[in-house]
Amino acid sequence: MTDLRADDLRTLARQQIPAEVWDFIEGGSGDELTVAANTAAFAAARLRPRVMVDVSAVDTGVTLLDARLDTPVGLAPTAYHQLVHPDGEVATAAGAAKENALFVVAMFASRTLEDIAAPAAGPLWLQLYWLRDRDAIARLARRAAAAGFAALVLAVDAPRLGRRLRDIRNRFAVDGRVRAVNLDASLMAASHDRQAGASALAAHAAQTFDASLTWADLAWLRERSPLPVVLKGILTAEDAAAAVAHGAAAVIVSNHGGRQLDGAVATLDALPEVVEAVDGACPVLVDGGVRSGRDALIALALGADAVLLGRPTLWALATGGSDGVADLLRHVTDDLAHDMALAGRPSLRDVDRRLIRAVTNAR
Ligand SMILES: Cc1cc2nc3c(=O)[nH]c(=O)nc-3n(C[C@H](O)[C@H](O)[C@H](O)COP(=O)(O)O)c2cc1C
Ligand SMILES: CC(C)CC(=O)C(=O)O
Repeated sequence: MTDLRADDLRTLARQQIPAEVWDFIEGGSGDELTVAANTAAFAAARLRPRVMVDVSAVDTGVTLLDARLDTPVGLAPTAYHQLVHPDGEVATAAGAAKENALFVVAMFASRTLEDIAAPAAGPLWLQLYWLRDRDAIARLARRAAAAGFAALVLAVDAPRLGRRLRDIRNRFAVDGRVRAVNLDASLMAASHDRQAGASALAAHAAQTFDASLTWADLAWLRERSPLPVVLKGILTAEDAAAAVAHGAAAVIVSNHGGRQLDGAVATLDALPEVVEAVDGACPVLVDGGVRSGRDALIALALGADAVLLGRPTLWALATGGSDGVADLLRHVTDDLAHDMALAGRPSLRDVDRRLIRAVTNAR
């Protein structure tokens, strides 16, 4: 299992995941232009390796919001892990803990926050959507702190759900045996109701997501939890500067894996302007199309402090449970360390923009 690349996991996972669940995971919005752009941006970057540097020891360790991690590669929030493995997020958390890696748990996790936190040695962050039911958010924010989560991650790119044509064509609804157990069943009912709309997920989001979220609302969340608030879904310098001004503890450069605004900029292309605007005021993470240690190295060179894996997490969980998740993280981290050595960069401090030849913005 250890030698499997993310693409191999994808092939294996596809063979065992039911077709409509596969489409839910794999799909993006609209023409899936942004899904393709995310991976194309990594493939287009070229590296400037240095030689005659002592790389006999390579260190991938990083500190993020006061937590020491063995790897800058973590797991992005993805909903409903029990769709692909009976143990769901408990297995994912165990896999991440084995590698001392960050796991961002989704608001729509299919296991309780308390069960997920139990085996985890690595830091957990909890992702939230801005729901009209503000009490539900406040309750989760409190529970997350009590369960030992280290940060809240507000997804700010989802005033409504992107138009995911695969889910619409499949009339996709989440299997009733898999539930977002951290929220009241009544709040989540539409997600399971094939009559709710062509995509039950879109119908559910239309009912429950609050599209009125603005910067002014962040204070409300920060007052309700002692945990730092991270913003996920930042793609421009303007929003990065606003995030810092409104006290974001970190930002995640993300286009939601190409599942929200189709045609949105590839995350790797957005990263430099966000890093420049943040100017060291808080950590910058990035997700979208990261599939290898080389991809991680490129993002880190362009100023990211860490990268997150979305779809590969689900491929690994589906095919190998907690060991599969640990193997994925170890493989990508080993791959990163290997490329750091060959690039003459023994620690993440040495990984900077000079490592990248040129990144074109027009693609
Ligand atoms: C199946 C699936 C479910 C997702 N669920 C959530 C979610 O509940 N909350 C969220 O903020 N992002 C969600 N995302 C987006 C991921 O956090 C992440 O931004 C994206 O998957 C990264 O791109 P990648 O899949 O190319 O690695 C989801 C993505 C996928 C593929
Ligand atoms: C259940 C969904 C709203 C989660 C998801 O598919 C996403 O955020 O992309």
